[in-house]
Amino acid sequence: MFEITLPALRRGRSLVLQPMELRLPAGSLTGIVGPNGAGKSTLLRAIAGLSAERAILRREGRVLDRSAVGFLPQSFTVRANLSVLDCVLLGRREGLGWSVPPAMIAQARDILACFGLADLAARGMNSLSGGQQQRVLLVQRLFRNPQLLALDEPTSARDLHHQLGALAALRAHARQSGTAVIAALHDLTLAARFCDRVLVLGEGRLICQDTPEGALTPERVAAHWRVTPELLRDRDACLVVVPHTVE
Ligand SMILES: Nc1ncnc2c1ncn2[C@@H]1O[C@H](COP(=O)(O)OP(=O)(O)OP(=O)(O)O)[C@@H](O)[C@H]1O
Repeated sequence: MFEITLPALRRGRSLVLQPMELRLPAGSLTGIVGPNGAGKSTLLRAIAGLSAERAILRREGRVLDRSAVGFLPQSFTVRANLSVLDCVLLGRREGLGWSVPPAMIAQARDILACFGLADLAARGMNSLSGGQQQRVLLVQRLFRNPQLLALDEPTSARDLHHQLGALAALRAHARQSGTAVIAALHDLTLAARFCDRVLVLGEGRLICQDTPEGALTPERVAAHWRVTPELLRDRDACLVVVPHTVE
């Protein structure tokens, strides 16, 4: 179990996030959901050690170093025109020397294949679409083998097929590697379907951390997203959140 203790986070004169304690099971996928401005990005950046106020991360009570955490921001710019394979290998740059061990190249190819990117391995990053770049950068972060991985809207640039594929592969990777993955998501149905736990943020407060069914109640969705929700079950009995506009 990972425990994250966050102090109050201020931006300018505003209190953007109240102090909070999060618990993330190892090998699980946790979704952070909340309306625009709720504080999802601020929270993830603090977990990644990118804000002035430091979050304290513990695993089974032992304080973790920042190097244990991976982070994928909401927006990114790809500057160097590396190949996709080289970009993934850079995820383990501390272990790279003048030559790259063949076993490491094989592992990079394997993880690209797991995420449906094997065909792009030789392509230059600058020749890819935004959604393809986002997929490669996620694989690069996973290749680093972080103990905890914070992802800010990792499916925002993807089509429907790749949203489903990414979340299914992320959940499988978390279970197999023991990594605790925490991801900001806007689609409540996707969060309910793929996440083991859901954190609801509202106006800088942690409203709850629970199972998807426990977190995404009609009252809560109505109060924080300001829509009238219809909660259904799909053919796999997963929760589907259909929003109806409030007049
Ligand atoms: N540098 C900053 N200066 C002042 N206010 C900021 C700054 N960064 C964020 N905020 C404010 O903090 C609040 C939380 O922002 P944050 O980006 O964390 O929200 P979010 O939940 O990720 O939103 P979105 O869903 O739109 O990405 C917002 O009200 C935002 O205006």
